[in-house]
Amino acid sequence: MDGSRAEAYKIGAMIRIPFLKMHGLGNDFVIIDRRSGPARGLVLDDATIRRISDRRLGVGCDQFILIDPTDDDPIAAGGADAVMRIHNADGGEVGACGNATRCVGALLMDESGLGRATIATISGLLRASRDAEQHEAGTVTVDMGPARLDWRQIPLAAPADTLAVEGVEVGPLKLPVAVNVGNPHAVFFVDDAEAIDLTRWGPMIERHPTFPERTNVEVAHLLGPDRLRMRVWERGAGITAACGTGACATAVAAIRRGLTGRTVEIVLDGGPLVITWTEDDRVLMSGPVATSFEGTLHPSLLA
Ligand SMILES: N[C@@H](CCC[C@H](N)C(=O)O)C(=O)O
Repeated sequence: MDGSRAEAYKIGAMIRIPFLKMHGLGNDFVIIDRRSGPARGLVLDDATIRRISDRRLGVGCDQFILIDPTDDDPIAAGGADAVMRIHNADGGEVGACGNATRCVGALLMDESGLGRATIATISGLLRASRDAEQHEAGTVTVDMGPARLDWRQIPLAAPADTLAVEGVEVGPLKLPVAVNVGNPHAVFFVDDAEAIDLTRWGPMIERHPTFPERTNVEVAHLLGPDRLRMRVWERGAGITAACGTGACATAVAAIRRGLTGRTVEIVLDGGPLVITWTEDDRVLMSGPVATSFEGTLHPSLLA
């Protein structure tokens, strides 16, 4: 047993570590709050996170979320209410998760009683907000920051036009729009997103050599004016019911291609998100948050 695993087990065997299970449109998370209480100081390696995230062995989730204190954390510089660290179900740490940002934003706003919260992530500070009407409806808006559109920012392996990336041709999918909203996305516009076999093509695009950090994969078609249907294959998690950053990337891609106006409804398997890409380059995402249950981790998951 390596050091961090032994430490996690020691803590977990003595004290049950509490977690919260939340979701945004069915994209679900195990959330552990390390700011205080039994989880403070808990160290978890990628293998442990993978085990907890496994739906057969552990609690099960698409993403594993840690809420950390801001004290002395360089990523919280500039002023944040908490730090959020995001891991995919495969254990790897990633830069963004739109649905989890709404969930953590709601938790922080519940705590403070205010209508806004600032969350530090490795990709930057994100601002969550809700007015009284949204509070009542259980929805939150997050400013996901600017859309990164240069090939180096995606990143791509070589210079390319991110509006139609040449050389990515897998089955029926080609010429994706590449967008980074804190994490990389390849958005394919197709005639019928329902007809695309994402289980087959998704993993091949996720690991295509064009994307050195791998990529999330979206397929989308227009449903009507400013309304798109989108399905997703998530890097490190596979098909999920919704992907907030995927919806942001798809909206930005559609706007860049001239398919829609600047506010777009994206209909995912789990339901709709509303995305606005402002003239001053902020990507705003609004949608629901929900808590499923609270629990404690069984010590065997930390062993
Ligand atoms: N479900 C998320 C995105 C999670 C991270 C993604 N799979 C990645 O690897 O970048 C969302 O709601 O944005």
